[in-house]
Amino acid sequence: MKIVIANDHAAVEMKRELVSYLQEAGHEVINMGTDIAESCNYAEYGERAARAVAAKEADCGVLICGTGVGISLAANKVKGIRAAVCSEATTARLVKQHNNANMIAFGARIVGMETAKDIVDAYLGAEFEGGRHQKRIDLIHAIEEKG
Ligand SMILES: O=C[C@H](O)[C@H](O)[C@H](O)COP(=O)(O)O
Repeated sequence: MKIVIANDHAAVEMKRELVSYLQEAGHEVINMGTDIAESCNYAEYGERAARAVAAKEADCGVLICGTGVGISLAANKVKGIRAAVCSEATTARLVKQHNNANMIAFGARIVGMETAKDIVDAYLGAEFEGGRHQKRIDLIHAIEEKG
C-alpha cells in the first residue's frame, strides 16, 4: 500500500521507527512529518497528510502527535477525511471495518512502540465491511456538505 505518515515534534522517533517497519513490510511510505525535535504545530502536518489522502496520492494515512488528538482534529477538517484516534488494535481494526477510516492517529506519549505497530497492523489488515456501515458514513459526509 501507499501510506502517508505525518507527525509533530512529539513523535519524531516513533514515526522514524514506523517508517522502517512499514517499508520492511513492503509498503511505500510518504513521510510528511517533521524529522526534528524542534517544537512545531501538528495542524500543519495533519492537514498536509490529509490533503494527500483526500487527493488519492496515498491509500491511507498514519498520524502521530503527543496524543493523536490534535493532528486528527486537523486532518478531519479536510473534506473526505475520516481520521480515527486508536490507542489499541481492536479499535484500529474496527475503524476500518465499520467507519472506513482513511487515516488513523495515535499518541507517541500514550502508546508504546509495540502497541503502535499492533495498531498499524490491525488497521492495514482490516477491510471495510460496507452494508449498513456505508449508510452511516454517507450520513457523516452529508453533515460535511452542510458546512
Ligand atoms: O494534540 C496535540 C498533541 O498531543 C501535541 O503533540 C501536543 O499538544 C504538543 O505539546 P507540546 O507543545 O507541549 O510538546
